[in-house]
Amino acid sequence: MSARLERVEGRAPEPGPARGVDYAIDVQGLSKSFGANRVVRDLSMRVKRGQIYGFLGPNGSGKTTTIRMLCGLLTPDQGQGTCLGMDILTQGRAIRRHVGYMTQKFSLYADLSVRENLEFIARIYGVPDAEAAAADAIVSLGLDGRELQLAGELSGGWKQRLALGACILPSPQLLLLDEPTAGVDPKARREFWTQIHDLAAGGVTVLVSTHYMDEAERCHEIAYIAYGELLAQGTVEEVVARSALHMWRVTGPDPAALARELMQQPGIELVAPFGTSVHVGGRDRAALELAIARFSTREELVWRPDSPSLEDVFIDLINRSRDGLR
Ligand SMILES: Nc1ncnc2c1ncn2[C@@H]1O[C@H](COP(=O)(O)OP(=O)(O)OP(=O)(O)O)[C@@H](O)[C@H]1O
Repeated sequence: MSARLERVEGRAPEPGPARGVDYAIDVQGLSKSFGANRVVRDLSMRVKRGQIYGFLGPNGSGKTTTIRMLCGLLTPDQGQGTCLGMDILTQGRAIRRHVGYMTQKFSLYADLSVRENLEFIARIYGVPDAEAAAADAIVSLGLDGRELQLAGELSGGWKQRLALGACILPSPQLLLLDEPTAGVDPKARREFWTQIHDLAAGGVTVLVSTHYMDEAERCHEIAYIAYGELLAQGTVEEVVARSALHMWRVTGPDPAALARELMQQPGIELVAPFGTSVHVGGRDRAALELAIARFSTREELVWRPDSPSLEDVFIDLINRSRDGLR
């Protein structure tokens, strides 16, 4: 438990060229500090072309910094690699011509209409026939009926859809989406993700950072970063399977008090109340079952084996990573 997580729990990219696989992103050993603050540590990552790759991690873990290094907006202190086959250290400008980057901040003009914003972006990027391109984007993103509305008056979900429209106007090969659905309601998020899947089906690679577990599950592969270190990557199923977590669900009266009691037990590493039950887990199966056995005389409690969720796995990873840094 106290051992530092010293390796990525996933397929850490192997050095050297990968035969037969076309990677949109292929970087090795990226590190970045701001003053004394080491924000990204020895990060390696490969994203296949046409994939949707989820990038997860707590606030301040280095996701945005990594995204900015991938498109040459920030220079890493160490490491190298390619984005769309171009060198991230020397070809940032060329990379950005083929990348759509959606930042966390809405950066379109609030006092221009949907159509005006899209036509303006199309002209800036030299898209042939800007008016037609904007009209196409309006239809393909389902913005028709709203084209005359001011961008600043759109709801959060529609704003994000417009921002995505602006990103894809120049026909990028890679989309870097930094928490594109933060604060957006579930229906709008679902529609946004349908658009992302449509784009990927058309060959666009998407790297998307998110805090939402349901969105992680919609990605072809995910990576989890904490304290600047990549702790896990692979498909959701692979990441969960590698966690080696054993989980139980216990139902009974006063789950909050029960959760507090469970947290004190040796052998129990994860405790999370969910409605009327509590999710309980640990990596050492025997120690966990011994801890549970101590509750066997409590007839009001019903125990059932359970499977770890992606959230359980991430909480376990960050707990162990934090222990290692202490
Ligand atoms: N230009 C900068 N100068 C100094 N510190 C910075 C700069 N950019 C980021 N940081 C710091 O680097 C750390 C990582 O920030 P980053 O934005 O990469 O994290 P993040 O994982 O994207 O977080 P969030 O999920 O909150 O968006 C934070 O401590 C942040 O304050």
